[in-house]
Amino acid sequence: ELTENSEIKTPTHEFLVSWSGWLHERNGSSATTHGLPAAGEGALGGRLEANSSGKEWTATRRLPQALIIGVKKGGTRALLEFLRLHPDIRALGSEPHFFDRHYARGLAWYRSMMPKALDGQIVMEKTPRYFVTVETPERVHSMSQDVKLIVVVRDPVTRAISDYTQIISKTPNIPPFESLVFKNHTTGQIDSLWSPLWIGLYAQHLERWLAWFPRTQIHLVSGERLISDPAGELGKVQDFLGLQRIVTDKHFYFNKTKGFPCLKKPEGSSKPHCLGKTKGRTHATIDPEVMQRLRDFYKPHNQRFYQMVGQDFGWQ
Ligand SMILES: Nc1ncnc2c1ncn2[C@@H]1O[C@H](COP(=O)(O)OS(=O)(=O)O)[C@@H](OP(=O)(O)O)[C@H]1O
Repeated sequence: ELTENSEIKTPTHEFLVSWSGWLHERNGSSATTHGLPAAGEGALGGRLEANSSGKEWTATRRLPQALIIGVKKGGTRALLEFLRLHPDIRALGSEPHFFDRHYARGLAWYRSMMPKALDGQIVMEKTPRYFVTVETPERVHSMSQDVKLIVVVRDPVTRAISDYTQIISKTPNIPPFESLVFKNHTTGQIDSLWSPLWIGLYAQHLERWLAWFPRTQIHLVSGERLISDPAGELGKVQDFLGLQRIVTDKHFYFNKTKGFPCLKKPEGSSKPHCLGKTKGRTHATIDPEVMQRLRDFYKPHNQRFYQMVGQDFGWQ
C-alpha cells in the first residue's frame, strides 16, 4: 500500500502510481497541463487523446526535478500525498531508495521507476533516508545541480519517539526507549549514535547537503505545521516548486477520530481519505525526566540548525 513506506525491490513498473482520476479544482485556469482530462496511466503510457486545441501530448519518464529527502517520521508521506493533488506534479508512490541503496542500478533504472509525466509537470519522489546518508548529496548533485530538495523537519525528540514506536511495532522485544537513549545509564550520557537520536541531529546532516547545494535550493517544511496548517505549508512548497497554488485549504478536513488532517478527495478517488494506520500512531509514554534530558541534549543542535536555515521551528 503506497501510503506505507513500501520500497521498490525489483525494477518493475507495478508500483507506479496512476494519474489522477479526480479532476482538480484549478481556479478556473485553463493553463497548459491543467486543461488535460483525467486519464489513467494507460492513457499516459502512449499518446493522450487530442485535447480541445487538437494538440497531442506525450508523457515520458524523466528523472526527478524535486526530491523529498527527509526526514524519516517527519511527515514525508503526508506531504507527498498532499502534493500529489497538484496536476503539475507526478510523484512516485513508493520509496525508490536509489541514491542510498540502489545506486549501482544506474540512472536509466532510476528513470524507468518514475511515473510518466508531461512537459511542464514536475516529477518527484520521496526517500527520507537520503537526508542522513553520507554519499547521497554528491550523488544527487551528479544527477542534477538544479534539483529542488525538500526536508520535512519535526521536533527531534518527538521524531525519535515516533521512530521507536515504529521499531517496537516490528520488534516487540526490544528494550524500552528510556534505556536505549543512554550510552551509559549511570552517567546519563546520551547515545547520539542510536539511529532514532542520530537522525534528529539536523544541522549535522544539513551541513553535508549545503556543501553541494545552495540554501535556496532546499526548502524546509515544518512537520508540526503540516499537521496544524497543511494548506499553509503546502502553499509554501508550491511556491518553492514554482507552481500555482492549487492545493489549498479546500482540499483538507480535520478528522477528529484520526486526529490529523485528511484529504477530502485524494488522487484517484472521490472519497475522503486519511493516511494509513502506521501514520499518526499513539506513542508510548516516556519518562518525563528522560524527555527533559533529550530536550537539553538537542537544544544546542536545534539552535545551530535554526541559525543555518534562518528559521526558528520553536522546538522546546
Ligand atoms: N495528515 C497526516 N496524517 C497522518 N500522519 C501525519 C499527517 N501529517 C503528518 N503526519 C505525521 O507523519 C508521521 C510519519 O512521518 P513519515 O510519513 O515521514 O514517516 S516515514 O519516514 O515515511 O516512515 C506520523 O508520525 P506518528 O504520529 O509518529 O505516526 C505523523 O505524526
